[in-house]
Amino acid sequence: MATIMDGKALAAEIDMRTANRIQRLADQGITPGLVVILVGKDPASQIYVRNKERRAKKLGIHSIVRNLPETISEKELIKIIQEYNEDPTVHAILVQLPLPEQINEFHVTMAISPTKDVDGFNPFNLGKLLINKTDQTPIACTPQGIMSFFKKYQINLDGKKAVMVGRSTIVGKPMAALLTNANATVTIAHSHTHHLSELTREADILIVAIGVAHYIKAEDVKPGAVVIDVGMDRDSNGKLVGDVDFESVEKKASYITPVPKGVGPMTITTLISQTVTMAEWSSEKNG
Ligand SMILES: Nc1nc2c(c(=O)[nH]1)N[C@@H](CN(C=O)c1ccc(C(=O)N[C@@H](CCC(=O)O)C(=O)O)cc1)CN2
Repeated sequence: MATIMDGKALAAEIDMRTANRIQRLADQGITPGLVVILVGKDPASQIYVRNKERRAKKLGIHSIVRNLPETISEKELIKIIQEYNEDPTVHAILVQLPLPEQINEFHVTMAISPTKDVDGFNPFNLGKLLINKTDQTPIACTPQGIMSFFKKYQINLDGKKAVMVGRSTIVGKPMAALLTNANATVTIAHSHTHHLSELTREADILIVAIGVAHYIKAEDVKPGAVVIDVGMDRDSNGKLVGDVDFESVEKKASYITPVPKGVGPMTITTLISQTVTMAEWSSEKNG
């Protein structure tokens, strides 16, 4: 049976370290500031934003949630972002995704100052990640949270075959870059990949973010593989499940993340920790 990588426990451990760092900043008169912008009323996004705010406030971060109407124009949204870019009390800005149709996600991520882009989605920060120049570079929170699992469970990536199923900007692409930078041999697979199972069966490290409930079954997994499930799906009973068929795969893998309480909590913990890191960078810069 695989070791279950407990995201809730690891998140609590990291939050404790983050609380100490926040205290050290408070001693210098600095309170990390995070702005989360939510456009519209997508129910899942509302839950994620509420959880982000709760965790930020609990740890002593100055957290602002801006709820904007579904109908807001791209121009108006970008103007609001620019105001926060100029606000010295704000160290980190996040625009919750997905956005309504009239708003171009690329324009929005471009509008967030790279020094406040806590999601690491601005092309400048993504580019730095790609060329492995990550000094003072925010990195996408879900992939960075997954790297924390590897560190905690002492999973060596060097020379390992890693397969990333999914090519989104939020998870797949930055995750593939992080794995490459850690010297893994990385394949990105996606919905157009032929014979996906032939690839996944070769993977020492299998990360799945494809958005289909229980897509990966035991027969798609190499014995002893490390399996990371980024899925957030609903089964036919409306229960929250992942992209991996946990019940069968846990009998074959060496390590596995559950859904819920796996990758999800680590995304929020990484967001909070990265907000603090950005406040630390800003204080170093301002002497
Ligand atoms: N701007 C961003 N938008 C989105 C991101 C992101 O990283 N930046 N990621 C996802 C959603 N997301 C964070 O925003 C997120 C998803 C899930 C969880 C989580 O803790 N899930 C729980 C279960 C929650 C439930 O019961 O529904 C778990 O897995 O235990 C946190 C954050 C898309 N948008």
